[in-house]
Amino acid sequence: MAVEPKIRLDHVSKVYPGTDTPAVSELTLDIDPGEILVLVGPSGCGKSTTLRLINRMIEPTGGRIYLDGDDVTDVNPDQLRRRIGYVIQQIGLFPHQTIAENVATVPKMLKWEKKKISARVDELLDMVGLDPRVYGGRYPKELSGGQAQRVGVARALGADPSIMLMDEPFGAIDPITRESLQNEFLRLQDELRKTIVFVTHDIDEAIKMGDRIAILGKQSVVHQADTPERILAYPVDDFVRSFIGAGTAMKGLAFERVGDLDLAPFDGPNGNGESGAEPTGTITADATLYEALEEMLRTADGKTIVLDDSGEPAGVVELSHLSDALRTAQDEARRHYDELEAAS
Ligand SMILES: Nc1ncnc2c1ncn2[C@@H]1O[C@H](COP(=O)(O)OP(=O)(O)OP(=O)(O)O)[C@@H](O)[C@H]1O
Repeated sequence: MAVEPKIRLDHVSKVYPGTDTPAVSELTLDIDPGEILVLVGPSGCGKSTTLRLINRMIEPTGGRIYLDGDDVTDVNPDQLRRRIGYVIQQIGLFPHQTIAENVATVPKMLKWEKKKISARVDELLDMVGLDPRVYGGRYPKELSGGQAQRVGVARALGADPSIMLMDEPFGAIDPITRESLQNEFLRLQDELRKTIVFVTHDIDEAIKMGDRIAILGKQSVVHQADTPERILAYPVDDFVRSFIGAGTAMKGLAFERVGDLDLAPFDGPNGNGESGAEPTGTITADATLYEALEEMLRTADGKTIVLDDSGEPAGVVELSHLSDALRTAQDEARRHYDELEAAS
């Protein structure tokens, strides 16, 4: 039996006052419990508007919004927002409040006891990797961009909402800090299993963060909503193809691990008795096929040795493994879309 979606957008539209063209037009999308659904699309396609419609910072001009099966389109927005955490790019921390006070915002609104609030603030700061004794008493201007962004995440998690809306949360951060924030957030999500709608215009971030990605065109028209693997293997139209850009096949290799392949045998350092017949590069079995390709290119070999846990050669991965894996992914995706079409 299919799970009930956590969030259901049913033909949701938004026409801003004083404009003729809808910012979002008849958007229909289901978001499952515990998944990260990434909205990705060109600037101005209505991603932020869609997030703000979900927590009713703005009112839809058409359609219905359901949470856990309940129509919340007309529910009091204040009540709704307690169930929903919201993180934005420019964090919006209150400058004259300490970090602890900032993180306490929602629990205070909910009139929790002081002791409970203070314990929760410590727990949240710990959760996002900031020592509450060091950072709790600081003010926002005394933090780096990456630290401030972590505080933004901690604040949004304040009352343990089951839904998080994240609008380019790591957008204004340098690439290295950004990558570590993404990794930390994915680790946190492994424990918390929130339902997350995550906006970005960066397809690589979408591929990394998304359980599913919805690729939106103008007015939030959904061109394709699916797993990153399927979107990379089988873009459904030219818009998606051009949006995901160059290197699609290579990106698809990041989803499979070398250890899952049926490896070619390793014949010894100089297989067939000829010097240099065996590859020189090595990778471990938990490496992705993307990393295997990288190693083949680095060593200018068409294959590379796979080492087991004790560092001994377990076999050899060859270029043909990579093309086979891509073909299998494409075949699976094509079959999936054929079945969907046949069912419709
Ligand atoms: N308050 C507003 N009043 C009128 N039009 C608005 C308002 N907010 C957004 N828009 C318009 O709605 C459309 C969608 O904007 P939105 O910010 O949702 O897009 P986006 O996909 O998030 O863009 P970006 O990636 O650039 O942040 C744009 O054409 C924008 O100009």
